Amino acid sequence: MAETPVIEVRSITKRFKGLTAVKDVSFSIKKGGITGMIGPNGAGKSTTFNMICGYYPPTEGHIFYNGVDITDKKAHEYTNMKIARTFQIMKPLKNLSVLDNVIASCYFGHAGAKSAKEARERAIEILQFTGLYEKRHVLSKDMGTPDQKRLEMARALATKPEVLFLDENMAGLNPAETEEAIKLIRKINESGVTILLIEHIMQAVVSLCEEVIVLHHGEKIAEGTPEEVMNDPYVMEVYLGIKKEDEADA
Ligand SMILES: Nc1ncnc2c1ncn2[C@@H]1O[C@H](COP(=O)(O)OP(=O)(O)OP(=O)(O)O)[C@@H](O)[C@H]1O
Repeated sequence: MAETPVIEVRSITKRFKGLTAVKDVSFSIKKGGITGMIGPNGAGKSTTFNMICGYYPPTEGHIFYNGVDITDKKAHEYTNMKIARTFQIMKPLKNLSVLDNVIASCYFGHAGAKSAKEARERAIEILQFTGLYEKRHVLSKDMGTPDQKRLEMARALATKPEVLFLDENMAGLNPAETEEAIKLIRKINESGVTILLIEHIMQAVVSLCEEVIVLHHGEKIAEGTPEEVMNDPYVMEVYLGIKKEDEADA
């Protein structure tokens, strides 16, 4: 019998008044893998993500976590369920040091620290893991984008998640910084964390993901390995702007 997926999304739809942002989308996420979600601007990626993360309920449909219906769970209940997320617009505690930011997160979730000593020790471990240890005394507001993105991941990891949702974690990074981010995401996954990421940077999606879901105008138009979806004629047309006949003409 097939293993129960960590996350299963069944026919979710989200309507904002007259606008259908996501329409009848279904997919599942395998335990231990890295799944990517791609699509042009306005395709419905963030809306789908926000529904899976409990930020708003689907208008229709259901979301299951390890086989249990979590459709009605709220975002604040997620860390207790071993699910963490990062935000496209980063949300560090700006006037706190990197270390204190991570210490604060160590108190949340199913494994919330029971003492200041435990929180500090765990935070230091995570800073070493994420490569931020040398910058532990820097105020988070004084760091550049790559380190702020790294801090987002460190804060999420402080809650000891089983599943991590990454929302455009590589936006604004140069190619070298992107490579570093890819390495860190792979390392997090190898430590046993299942990952779902929204990403515009194809290099990252191809390099990291075993499965890719493609959205367009709120609908799922393809899913499969990066190679399969990149070679899907509809994906090439709507997402990459390449038509098969253009290729033939070239
Ligand atoms: N809270 C909201 N109220 C009304 N409309 C919304 C809301 N959130 C998203 N939308 C609309 O839903 C559609 C899908 O938006 P969404 O942000 O999910 O797309 P996206 O694929 O994440 O785009 P991007 O890559 O630009 O972040 C868009 O037309 C957007 O304007």
